[in-house]
Amino acid sequence: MNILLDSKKLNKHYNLGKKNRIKVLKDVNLEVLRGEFVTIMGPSGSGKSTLLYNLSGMDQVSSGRVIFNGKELSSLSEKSLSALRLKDMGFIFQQIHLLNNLSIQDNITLSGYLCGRKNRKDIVKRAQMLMEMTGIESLAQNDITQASGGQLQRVGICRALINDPEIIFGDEPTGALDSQSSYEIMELLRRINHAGTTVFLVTHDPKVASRSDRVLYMVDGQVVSEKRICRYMGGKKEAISREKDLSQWLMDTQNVSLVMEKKKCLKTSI
Ligand SMILES: Nc1ncnc2c1ncn2[C@@H]1O[C@H](COP(=O)(O)OP(=O)(O)OP(=O)(O)O)[C@@H](O)[C@H]1O
Repeated sequence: MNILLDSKKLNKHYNLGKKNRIKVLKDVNLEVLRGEFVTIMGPSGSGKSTLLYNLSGMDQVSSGRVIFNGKELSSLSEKSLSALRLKDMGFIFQQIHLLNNLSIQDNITLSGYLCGRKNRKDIVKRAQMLMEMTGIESLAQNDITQASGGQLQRVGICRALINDPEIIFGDEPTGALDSQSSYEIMELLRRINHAGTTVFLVTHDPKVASRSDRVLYMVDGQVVSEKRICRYMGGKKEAISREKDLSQWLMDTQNVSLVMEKKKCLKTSI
């Protein structure tokens, strides 16, 4: 399996006034393989969403490189970057941001029309296939106000997949769902991943992370640890950790990060 996405010495800072610069990402190096399912965890404010925005070209890096499918994102014009995001990347968020005045089907097909890769008939056909796969085909002509949170998240997944992207980025896609809906959405994402789409998710939920191939843990703008759950054997994924191992690793990693935080607080208060 080859590398689909990688970052080299990725830094991101925000200037909050003349002498107030906050460093959110610090020299992040990571590689995501084609077909991999990666989740990223860490305390609130550690930089997970910022990392996702910078890896997907939704935000601009302050320094360092992000290479997607052999292209360095910062070398692309705004137009080429938008086209790449539309065609090769899909996005799902906790807040789904659907258009109120369009039906569920039209919300899904809209990005297909904007992309222009397929004709109208094929886009509708693909939307119908995706709605069937996600179990919302009976809602196609409904208004989005007539769907539950879990159903709307499925609409979001169909919309993200309409242009058959290389990768799906998700920022807490199950964050607002009950545990049953969250489980179903993860099952769906796993099926999509098994069919070949790479998935990169931010999550706070260890259950969600336990269903990925590899979990990264961020503290204070850096990836400090990672846990591999599956490995590749003869072109197939094989589980090498159990949920119990992941819980233990998470506890250890959280303890280490708490010690790091305490040391930092001590340093700044001296
Ligand atoms: N546009 C911005 N301007 C200034 N600071 C920002 C901006 N976006 C994020 N930050 C800061 O960057 C830090 C990391 O934010 P980020 O949202 O990436 O964290 P996170 O790990 O995803 O947190 P959470 O789990 O709570 O969503 C925070 O301190 C946040 O306040």
